[in-house]
Amino acid sequence: MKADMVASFLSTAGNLGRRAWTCLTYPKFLHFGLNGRDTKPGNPEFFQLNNALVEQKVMTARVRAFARRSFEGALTAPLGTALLAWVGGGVAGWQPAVIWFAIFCVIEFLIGRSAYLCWRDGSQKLDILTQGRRLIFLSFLIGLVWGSSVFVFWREGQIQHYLLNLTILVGVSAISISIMSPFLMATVSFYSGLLLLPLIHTLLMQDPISLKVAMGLGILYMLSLQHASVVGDQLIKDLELTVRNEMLAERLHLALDAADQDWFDLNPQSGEMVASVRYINFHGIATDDTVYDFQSWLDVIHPDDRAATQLAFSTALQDGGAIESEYRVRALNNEWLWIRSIGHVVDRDAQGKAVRVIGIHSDVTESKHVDGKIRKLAFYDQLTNLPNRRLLNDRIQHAIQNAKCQQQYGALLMLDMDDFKALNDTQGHDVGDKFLVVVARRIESCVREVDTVARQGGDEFVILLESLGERDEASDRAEAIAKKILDAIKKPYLLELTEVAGKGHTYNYHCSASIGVTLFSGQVNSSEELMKRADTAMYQAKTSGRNLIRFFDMGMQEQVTARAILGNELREAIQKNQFVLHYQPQMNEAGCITGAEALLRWMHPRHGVMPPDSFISVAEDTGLILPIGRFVMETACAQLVAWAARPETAHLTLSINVSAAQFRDQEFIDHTLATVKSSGVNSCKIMLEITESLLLNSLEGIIEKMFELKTRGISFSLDDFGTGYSSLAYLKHLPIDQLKIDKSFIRDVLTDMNDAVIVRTIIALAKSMELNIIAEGVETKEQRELLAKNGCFAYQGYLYAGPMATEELEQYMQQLIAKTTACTSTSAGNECQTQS
Ligand SMILES: Nc1nc2c(ncn2[C@@H]2O[C@H](COP(=O)(O)O[C@H]3[C@@H](O)[C@H](n4cnc5c(=O)[nH]c(N)nc54)O[C@@H]3COP(=O)(O)O)[C@@H](O)[C@H]2O)c(=O)[nH]1
Repeated sequence: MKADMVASFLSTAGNLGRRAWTCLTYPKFLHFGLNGRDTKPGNPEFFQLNNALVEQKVMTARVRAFARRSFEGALTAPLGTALLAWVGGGVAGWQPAVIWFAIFCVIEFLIGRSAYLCWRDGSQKLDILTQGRRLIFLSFLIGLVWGSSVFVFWREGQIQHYLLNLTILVGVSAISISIMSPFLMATVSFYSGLLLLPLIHTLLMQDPISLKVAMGLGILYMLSLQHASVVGDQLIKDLELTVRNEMLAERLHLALDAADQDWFDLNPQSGEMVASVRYINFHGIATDDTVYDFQSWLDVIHPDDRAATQLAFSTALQDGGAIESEYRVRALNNEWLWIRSIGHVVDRDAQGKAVRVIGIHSDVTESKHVDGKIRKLAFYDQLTNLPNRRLLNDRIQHAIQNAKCQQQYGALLMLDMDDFKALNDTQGHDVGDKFLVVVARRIESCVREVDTVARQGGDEFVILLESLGERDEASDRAEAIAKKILDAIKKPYLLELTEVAGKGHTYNYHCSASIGVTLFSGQVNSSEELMKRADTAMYQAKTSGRNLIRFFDMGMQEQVTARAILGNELREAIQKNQFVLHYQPQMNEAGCITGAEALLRWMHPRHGVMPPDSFISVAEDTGLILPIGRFVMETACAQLVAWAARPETAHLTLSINVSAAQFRDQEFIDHTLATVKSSGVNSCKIMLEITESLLLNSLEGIIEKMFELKTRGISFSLDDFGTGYSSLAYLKHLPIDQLKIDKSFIRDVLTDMNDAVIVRTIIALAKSMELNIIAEGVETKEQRELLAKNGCFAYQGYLYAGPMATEELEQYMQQLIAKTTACTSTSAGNECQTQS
C-alpha cells in the first residue's frame, strides 16, 4: 500500500515534471492545456477545435476566470493568513509572524492588482497570456508563502499548534481548488508550495506522527491535483461551450446585420414576442427590453398595412406554411420604413395550435424606393411624369374590363399638338420640353383624378376617361372634356427662353391641338384597337383643319383601311413600273403650244388609269412620294431630251409638280441635278411647280434650295396661287418665275365677281413683280378672253386639251401646226443662263 502510494506519487511527480518541462520549453506555455489535453499547434487536435479562434477565446476566458477567482481569493485570503499569523505568532513570537504576514500581504496585493487588471481587461500593456503567466507565477509564490508558515511558526513540542497550522493549510487547499482549476499548472504551482513544503518539513521533524502526517499531506496533494484537474476539465468544457455559443450568436448577429435583417421569436398564444434589439429600435417601440407583446408590434404598423399583415400571420398560424408580409412601420425618427417579415411556425401544442413562430424582419425600404424608381422609369414619362405608353395600355385593358362590368361607356382621346415641330425647330428642344410639361399640366387640370392622362411620345397625349355613362351621355361628356382641353391648350404660353447676356426673356406662344375621340364599352377587346381608332379620329381632326375634335366612326376606319391597302399597292406599283406621265399642253395667246405640264398617272391593274389626287396624299404619308418623284423627274427629263431632238418640239418647256415632302427631302437637290446631268437635258426647259404649303415652314432652307436649282437654270412656278394661307410678303424673297392662277378662280371668273377680282389682282401682282403668269383650268374662250383682257396670255385647260400620253400630244401638235402655221416659229427663244 505504502509502496503503491509512493509509486503513484513518483509517477505523478514524473508526469508533472515532464509537463513542466514541456511547458517551460514551449514559448506560449499557456497553450499547454495542463488539464490532460495538449492542444498546442502541431497537434492535429488543435486544429480540429475549429480553429485557432475558439482556442484563443477559450484561453482568454480561462485566464479571465482564473483572474476573477484569484482576485476574489486575494480579498479573502488575508483573513486566513491573519488567523495563521495570530495562531503562529503566539507560539513563535510576533516579529516573524508580522514579517510573514507582511510578505503574504505584498504578494496577495500583487495578485489582486494583476488579477483585477486582467479580469477587467484594464491593462493594455500586457497581452492576456502574459497576464495569465504572471498570475500563475504569483500563485506559485503565494503557495510558497502559505507552505513556509510551518517553517516560520514551528516550535519544538508545539505539535498541537503545528497541527492547527496544517489544518488551516488544508482548509486553504480545499478553498483554492476552484481558484486554481482553470489551469492545472496554477494548481501544481500553488499546491507544490502549499502542501509539499509542509510535507518536507514534517518528514524533517522526526516526530512519531510525522510520517503519517507527511503521507496525509502527500495524498492530499495528489487528490487536490486530481480534483483540480477534474474541475478544470469541466470548467474548460463549459467555457468552450459558452465560447462556441457566443461565437454562433455573434455569427448569426453579424450575418443578420450584414443582410440588414433581424430575428423575431413569437408565442402567438401569449402574444409574447422576443426580437433583436436593433429591430425593436427601428420599430420605435419605446422599450429597451427585447421582449414585448405582439399587439404593440402591430400598433406601429401603418394602418393601411395592418389588416393584411395580421391576415398573413393568422393564415400561416392556422394553415401552416410560411408567413410572408410587407408592411410599413414608423421608425423612431418618424419616417415610415418598409419591413418584410418571413417566418415559420416551428412548434405547435397538442391541439395543433401554433405556440412558436420564428422568422426574420428585413428593412426593405431602400429596395422599395429603388423598385419605385424602376417602376417610374418603366411606366412613367420622364419629362412630364405622366404614365407612358406601357402603363396606359395596362390602364386601357382595365378600363375595358370595368366598362364591361359596369356596363358604362368610356372614352379614349388622342391629342396631338398642332405645329409643335415649328416651336421645337425655332426655339430649341429645351423650350419645347418646357412647353410640353405645361401642356401636360393643363390637360391634367381638365380631367378627374380617376382619369388617366398619358404621354405617347413627342407631342402626342392620350386621355382615358372611364365610367361616362350610357353611350349618348358618354359622347356628350367626352366632347365637353375634349373642348375644355382644347380651350385650356389655346390659352397663351409664357415660355422662358435661354438666358441671353445674363437676361432671361420670355416668349409668348400660342398654339392649338387636334383631338380624336373614340368611345368604348366592354365589347372592344384590345387597347391597340382603341388606340388605332382614336388615332384615326385624331388624323381626321388634323386633316380637317386642326384645332378640332373628331369622333371615330366606322367610315373613318374604312378610309384608314383603304389608305393602308393603297399604300401597299403603291409599293407594288413602284416595283412593277405602273406609273406613266401624261402631258397637258400650255398655250400662248396665239394658240401655239409653248410647253406642257407633266401629270402623273397610275396604270392600276384593276382600277385602270388612276389620277394623282387619288394616291398622292397616301404616297406623301408613306414616304413613297420620294421614289415616285424620282421617277417623274427622270421620265420628264427623258421626254424633254426626246423633244429637244426634233425641231418642231425642241422649244417646249415642261412643268413638273414637286410636293412639299419631296422638296424637303435632303437628297432632292442632288438627285434632280444628277438626273439633269445624266439625261443631258437643257435645264432651262424645266419648270418646277411648287405650292404655297411648301413655304409654311422653315422658309429660309426652302429659298436656299430654290436658289441652288435656279443657278443651274431650273425655273419655278407657284402652283394653285391664291388658295394658300401664306403672306404675300414672302413672294418678293422667292426666286419665282411664274404664278399659276388656280383653276378654282377661273371656273367662275365670268360669273363670280370675287373670283374676277382675285384673278385681276393676281395678274396685277405678277406684273408688278415682273413674274410670268399662267392660268390653269381654262375651259372656255370667254374665260381666255377675259384673262387676255386683264393681261394673262398663257393658258392651260380643256379649252385646248386635257392631259394626254406622249403620242397623243405629238398628234395634237401635228394637228396644231397644220392648222396654225405661226406655231412653227415658236421654237425660237427660251434662252437661259446657267451656272455649272
Ligand atoms: N407631286 C406630284 N403631284 C402631281 C403630279 N402629277 C400631278 N400631281 C398633282 O395632282 C393634282 C391633280 O392632277 P390631275 O388629276 O392630273 O389634274 C390636273 C389636270 O387634269 C387638271 N386640269 C387641267 N385642265 C383642267 C380644266 O380645264 N378643268 C379642270 N377641272 N381640271 C383641269 O388640273 C390638274 C393640274 O393642276 P395643277 O397641277 O394645279 O396645274 C395636280 O394638281 C398636281 O398637284 C406629280 O407628278 N407629282
